Amino acid sequence: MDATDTEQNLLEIRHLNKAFWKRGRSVQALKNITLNIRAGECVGMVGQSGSGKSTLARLLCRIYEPDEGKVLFQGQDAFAVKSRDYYRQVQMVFQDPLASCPPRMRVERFLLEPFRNFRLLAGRNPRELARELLARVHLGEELLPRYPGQLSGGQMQRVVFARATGLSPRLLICDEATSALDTTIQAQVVALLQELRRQIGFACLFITHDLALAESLCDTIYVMADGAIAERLSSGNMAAEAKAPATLSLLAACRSFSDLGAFTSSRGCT
Ligand SMILES: Nc1ncnc2c1ncn2[C@@H]1O[C@H](COP(=O)(O)OP(=O)(O)OP(=O)(O)O)[C@@H](O)[C@H]1O
Repeated sequence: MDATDTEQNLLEIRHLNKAFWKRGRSVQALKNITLNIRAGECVGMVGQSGSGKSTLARLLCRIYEPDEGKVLFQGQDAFAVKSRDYYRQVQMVFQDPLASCPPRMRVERFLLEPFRNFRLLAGRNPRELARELLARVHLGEELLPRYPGQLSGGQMQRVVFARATGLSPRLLICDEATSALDTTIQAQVVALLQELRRQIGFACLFITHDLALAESLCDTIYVMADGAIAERLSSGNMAAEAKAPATLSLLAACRSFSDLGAFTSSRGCT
């Protein structure tokens, strides 16, 4: 990553709207969402259940198309870029690692699949590459012949991170990627994500309902409420900036005093 990259917007989201039909009526899942993600930046998207976070993630993964608005990736319409080129640079990690991998696919094949799809295995020793990918997420080669169901949730999510970052994407979208893990394992996976970001330099959109987690990880945090951005906060300065009711109610739900330190105590969160 060069210095000019960090100045640029990698992703520009402009006035995105998306509605669904639900039980005979239209639900506006995204309302006029506008934000930027710079190269290498970690942006948090926080909000209560139903606020529209996953709809945004799915839209950025091109699972949905917007009703209105634009997404520019490296200055180009993200929905017009060939999907192959897009997924070479934008990768995703979802909440359930087991859902990411077919149950009868061994870890080795799962890890190497992107390299096969993009024909990047020529002249390489696949076993050696799979070992390297696992080592990057601090797992041993004994997992290579196993099926997903033979790994713990934390191990499997590490494997998913190894695969998603194997081709050095420019943007990683994490939708509640650590939410299904218990607290200790979650902390380890978050530390791993930070390590991978340092090594590879990708930008990250980290979607979570956990404000404390977002603060520990992200440079900038957007709080979503009812499909819209309620406010934008700078990590490290949230105490001074937080005003929106949606942010305050997320704080009220925070797990413990120590999670947000001075911030929570200044807000009287118990
Ligand atoms: N495929 C769909 N069909 C109909 N309605 C949908 C669909 N996907 C999302 N919605 C609705 O859009 C709104 C936003 O949902 P979304 O899943 O994006 O929220 P969220 O913040 O990710 O919630 P959670 O944290 O519970 O996943 C909700 O009212 C939801 O019911």
